Amino acid sequence: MSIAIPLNTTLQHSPSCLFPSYSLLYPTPLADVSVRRIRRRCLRMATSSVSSAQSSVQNGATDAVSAVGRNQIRLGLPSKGRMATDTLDLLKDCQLFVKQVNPRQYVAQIPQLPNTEVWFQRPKDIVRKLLSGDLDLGIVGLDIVSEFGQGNEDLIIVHESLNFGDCHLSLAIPNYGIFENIKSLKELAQMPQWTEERPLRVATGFTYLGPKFMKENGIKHVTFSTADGALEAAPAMGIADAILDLVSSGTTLKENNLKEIEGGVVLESQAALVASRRALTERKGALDTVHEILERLEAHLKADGQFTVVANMRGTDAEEVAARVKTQPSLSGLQGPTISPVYCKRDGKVSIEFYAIVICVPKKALYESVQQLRAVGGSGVLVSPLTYIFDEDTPRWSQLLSNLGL
Ligand SMILES: Nc1ncnc2c1ncn2[C@@H]1O[C@H](COP(=O)(O)OP(=O)(O)OP(=O)(O)O)[C@@H](O)[C@H]1O
Ligand SMILES: O=P(O)(O)OC[C@H]1O[C@H](OP(=O)(O)OP(=O)(O)O)[C@H](O)[C@@H]1O
Ligand SMILES: [Mg+2]
Repeated sequence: MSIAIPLNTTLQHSPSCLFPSYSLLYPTPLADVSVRRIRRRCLRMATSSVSSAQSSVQNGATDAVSAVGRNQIRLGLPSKGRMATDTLDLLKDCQLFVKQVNPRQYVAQIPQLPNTEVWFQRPKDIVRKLLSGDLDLGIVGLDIVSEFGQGNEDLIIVHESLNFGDCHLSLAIPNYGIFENIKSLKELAQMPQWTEERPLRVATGFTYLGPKFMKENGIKHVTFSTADGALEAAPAMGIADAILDLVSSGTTLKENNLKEIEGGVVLESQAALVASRRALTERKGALDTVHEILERLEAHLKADGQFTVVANMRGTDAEEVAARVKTQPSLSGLQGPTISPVYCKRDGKVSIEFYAIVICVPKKALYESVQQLRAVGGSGVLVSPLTYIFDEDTPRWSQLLSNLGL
């Protein structure tokens, strides 16, 4: 297997972090001469960054010097792209208001978290800076965490499903020509066309996950090229046979006559809250901050999928009403229904004829729940959105503590 990467693209990435990972994956077969030449250049660059301050190119901090001696906790948020606005909206929904003086200023504050600074960065730089110690927490897509984190144990995924930025990383091939009848990764791998001299050419921006996936799937004759965007054009341009890129609606693939194949999904992705293990264990206040952010996120995200439903029911007492409600599968709520007496005044006398039942219902099951309520005598059904559900504690918090050995 060889990995062909244009020199100019490679040099924009971190030479010191990109190539050692390939050599770890493929200790010997980096046969491609051009790759060896690029590697030598990268090594020279890395060396020159030590010897000459003027020509140094570094991928964030190379040591933890900048991480020492600051008291503020740093949260990295996407500076642009499709995740940027959704991230700010989610934080706003959690009552965390990011105060950015103007859109070109890359530092901001969250008044509700006075010990925390927000730094706006490109998603891949958020991951790099978490690893270098220049950021402590970040919100990015899981695809970027996997690609740029490369399994580094210092990265901890605190919340893996923030409910936006959903997409998957997938291998796609043309739906015409020699690929017309190919439907799976297995069939693609078995095509007689791919040889050592003429490998399957894959265009991807995921130059770590791509080769790793192919190796894990036993695909030997494959070569990779990279580009910064519009990868779907590569097969029609004759540059590649297949692409490995993010897919969400599938429109871009369809519009470029490409198709996904069975077994070709590398990973499912959505936005995640990520932290540096080192920061959580060593930086004062970081753990408290992540606890607060996590609690706010969980409370909001849990409530986001639910409605509060209130209905009146006739009954002799609360227990009898509860028993009737409990016969219906969708009416248990989060912890069983809350039932309270409704005090009515009739002929100058206060009496209880109705009971109010309050339950939380998943949004998807709303209509079904209303029908079940009516079936057991519910009337005057009121439905309102739920804003927060604060549980006693969050399972993710316990997981985090045990992950940190605390
Ligand atoms: N089509 C998509 N639908 C949903 N989420 C996506 C899609 N493409 C990417 N994402 C998610 O959004 C993140 C940011 O993608 P986006 O394309 O906005 O930024 P970028 O790739 O950093 O910028 P650029 O494409 O300009 O290089 C991705 O890492 C991924 O997690
Ligand atoms: O399945 P779809 O909904 O069509 O989305 C998939 C496309 O979205 C992303 O591209 P983006 O819009 O970021 O453009 P880019 O190629 O310039 O990065 C991704 O790289 C795909 O090309
Ligand atoms: Mg993009």
